Amino acid sequence: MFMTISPARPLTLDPHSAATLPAALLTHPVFGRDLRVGTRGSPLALVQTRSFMAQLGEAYPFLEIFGSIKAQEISTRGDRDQSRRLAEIGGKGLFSKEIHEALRAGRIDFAVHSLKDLETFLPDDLMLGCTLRREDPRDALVLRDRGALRPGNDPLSALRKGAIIGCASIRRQAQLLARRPDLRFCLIRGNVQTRLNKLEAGECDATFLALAGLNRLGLGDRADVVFEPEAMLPACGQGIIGITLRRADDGLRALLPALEDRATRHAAMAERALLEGLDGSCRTPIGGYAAITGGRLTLHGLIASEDGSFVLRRSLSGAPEEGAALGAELATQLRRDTPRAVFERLIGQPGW
Ligand SMILES: NCc1[nH]cc(CCC(=O)O)c1CC(=O)O
Repeated sequence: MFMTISPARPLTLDPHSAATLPAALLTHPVFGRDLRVGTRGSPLALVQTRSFMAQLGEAYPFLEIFGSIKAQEISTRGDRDQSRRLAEIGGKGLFSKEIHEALRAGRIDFAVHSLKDLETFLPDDLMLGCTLRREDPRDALVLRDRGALRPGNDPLSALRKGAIIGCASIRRQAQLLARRPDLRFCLIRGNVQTRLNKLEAGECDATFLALAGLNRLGLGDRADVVFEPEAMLPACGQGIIGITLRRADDGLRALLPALEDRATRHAAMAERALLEGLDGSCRTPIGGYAAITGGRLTLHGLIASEDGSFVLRRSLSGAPEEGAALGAELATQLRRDTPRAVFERLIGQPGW
């Protein structure tokens, strides 16, 4: 099919002399194309995009030798509106709408997303082309006063009574309140560094961040307490980078399987099917996390009320390839086991 050239080989080719190039390369559908990779402009988004570009360039050196791969920053509504919770701004595709418009218009060829920010239903002419290997999916607590850390089994023991948690996620808030109803919350949004700055400035006592984001930014040592999924179920897709592209672009689509991490793909399919099945808006605290151990995929799901007074957890296991079916089934179980009155309040729509 497609040529992958070992790193040493391109050096023996003269890029100006087509005659010395293998025919398979010359007829490759993306030979000589200048590829644009769309991304949000936050430092984390740019690190993620560079990682994708590096993996693409490594798998297909000819792309950079006979063409180019460049990043294209695109600002989204989610980036511009920093004063409200995502749950309040509402709407799907808050971090991807403008990027997907650029993709459809051909201004970019790939788009790089944090999968947890990517809506479950993509426009028909676009698709999720691949998922890169997952970073650590866990949530982490960053404390203003590291001295408050006490050894012990309760990860929340570092938080004094009535501590103020800077947090924009109703999923994290609900799970925390379920265990510590005394905690108070203030809204801090913005990129990871902005949040850390606000913490240092004293706007709150602690903040929750995805460990994946901290690690990718080289800030992993700022994580004071890391929560196992049993203690804090991550968001569906947390820690996963997903690449979208035009469905009709066969040449580019064919490049992506080489970058795909299969275990990550299976987990992503399970978690996204769960989210889709729950049909939650970002106003509903929902968690979902799948992991493969011993050849079996186990999917954990959670639905809660914002104040933590209701938290329901369920898990299912099956073959990794059946992730999507497991996700749909787990969604059905969570729906079924959520009291109707609670559900109508959560989702704001009857018919569950
Ligand atoms: N909603 C913001 C967002 N989207 C992805 C990440 C982190 C990276 C990831 O989960 O892959 C973050 C920041 C955070 O939640 O701390």
